[in-house]
Amino acid sequence: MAVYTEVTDDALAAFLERYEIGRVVAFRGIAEGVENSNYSLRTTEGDFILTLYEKRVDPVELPWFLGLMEHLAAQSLPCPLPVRAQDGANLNPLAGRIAAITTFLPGIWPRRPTAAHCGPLGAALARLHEAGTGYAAERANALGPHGWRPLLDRCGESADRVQPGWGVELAAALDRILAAWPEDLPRGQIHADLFPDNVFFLDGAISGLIDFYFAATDYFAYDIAVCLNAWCFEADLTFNITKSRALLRGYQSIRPLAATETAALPVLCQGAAIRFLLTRLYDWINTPDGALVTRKDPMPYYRRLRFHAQTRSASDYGL
Ligand SMILES: Nc1ncnc2c1ncn2[C@@H]1O[C@H](COP(=O)(O)OP(=O)(O)OP(=O)(O)O)[C@@H](O)[C@H]1O
Ligand SMILES: N[C@@H](CCO)C(=O)O
Repeated sequence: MAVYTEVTDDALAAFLERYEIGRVVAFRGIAEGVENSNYSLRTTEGDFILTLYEKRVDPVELPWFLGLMEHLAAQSLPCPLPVRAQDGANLNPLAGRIAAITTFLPGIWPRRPTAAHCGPLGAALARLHEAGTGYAAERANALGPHGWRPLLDRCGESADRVQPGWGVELAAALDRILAAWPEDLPRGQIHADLFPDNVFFLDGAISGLIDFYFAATDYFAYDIAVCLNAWCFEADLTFNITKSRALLRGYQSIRPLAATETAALPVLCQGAAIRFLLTRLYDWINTPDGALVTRKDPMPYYRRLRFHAQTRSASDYGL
C-alpha cells in the first residue's frame, strides 16, 4: 500500500486553492506503488494524480524530475504533465510533505507482458530517448555503475545471510562488470526504471509512461538493458528471446542502435541485473519486519545476472 501521508479534506481544499483545476469531486488513496503517497483526484475539470513525496526522494531533485516530465509531455510523449499552480509553481507543501499534481493517464499496466507488448515498449523507449535530447540539465545516475560498489558495501555481511556466498560472488561479478563497462556510448535522459508497472496500455497501444523518479542522464543502451531484464524473462526465469527481439526491433524502428551499443548489450544487461539485485538486497536487509512496504525478492535478479554472464553477443538477444 502506498499512502503513507494522510490528507484531510481541509488540507486538500486549502492546497487546491493554489491551482485552477476546479472543485474536488472524488479523492482516494492509490494502493499501488511503494515510494511515494499517491492519490487519484477528480475535480470538475478532470482527472489528476496527487503525489506526496516521501522520505526516499530528495526534494532538491524534484524540479529536475518534474522539468523532464514537462519537457517530454511537450514532445507528445504520453507521460504525466505536472500541473502548475496560479503562481507557476509545480511543487507545493501539503500535509508536511512536498506535493505535485500531474495529469491522469488512462490504461492499465500489463500483468503478464507478451511479445506484443514488447515491440511498442521498445518504440516508446526510443521516443523517450529522442524526446529527452532537448532537455539540457543533466542528472548523474546515483544508481548507475558508480553507485553499485557502495551499495554492496552497505549490505556488508548481511548479503551472506540472505544467500550464503553472495558477499564474495557479487563482489567478483561487480569487478567483472565494471572492468568491462563501455566508455562513451550515446547518452542522454533515460527513464532507468521502465518496468511493466510503469507502462500503461490501452487497446494494445501504449497510453502512459509513469514514475520518472529514477530518471537520470546515462547511456541510452543501459535503459534498454533495464527493459530487457524487466520485460523479457518468464515467471520461471527463463529468457524469452522472442520478447527481446520484439523489444529491440521496436526500439530500432525509431532509433537505430550504433555498433558500439549492440556490442555492449551483454555487459549492460549484467549491469542492469546487478543494479536491481543490489537495491532489492539492500531493501531486503534494511526493511524492518512488519513495515508497510512489501520487499521485493532479489533472487530473480541474481538468476538474470547468471543468464547475462553467459551471453556472448547481441545475437543472444535476438539481433
Ligand atoms: N499519471 C498517472 N495516471 C494514472 N495513474 C497513475 C499516474 N501516476 C501514478 N498512477 C497510479 O499510481 C500507482 C503508483 O504510482 P507510482 O508507480 O508512480 O508509485 P511510486 O510509489 O511513486 O513508485 P514505485 O513504483 O517506484 O513504487 C500506479 O501504479 C498507478 O496506478
Ligand atoms: N522497479 C524496481 C522497484 C523500484 O521502482 C524493482 O523492481 O526492483
